[in-house]
Amino acid sequence: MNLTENQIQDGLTRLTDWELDPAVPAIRRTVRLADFLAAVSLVNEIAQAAEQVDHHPDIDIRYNTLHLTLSTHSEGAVTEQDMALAARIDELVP
Ligand SMILES: C[C@H](O)[C@H](O)[C@H]1CNC2=NC(N)=NC(=O)C2=N1
Repeated sequence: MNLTENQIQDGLTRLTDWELDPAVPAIRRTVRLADFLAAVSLVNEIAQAAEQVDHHPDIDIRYNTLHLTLSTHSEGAVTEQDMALAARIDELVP
């Protein structure tokens, strides 16, 4: 289900460090790890979680920093699937 901006903002209060980019729309979080290998390791864990639910974040790796963006591409919207995967990613961040 496509979420309204109010529904997204409400959901963000239950997540860690995610913010809404209303222009896309998408939610995004930046995660800094110890080094590049730690960043890649987290990407691998996120990839496993994404495959389990067949829903996939956009991931940008810059040395030890991940920029994670979640939207439902088929809808051009933020959905419950994005909020659920964000919550799962929050559990994986060390
Ligand atoms: C066929 C498959 O279910 C779709 O292509 C899925 C895969 N993962 C996806 N991930 C995201 N973020 N948005 C999608 O629309 C999407 N579609």
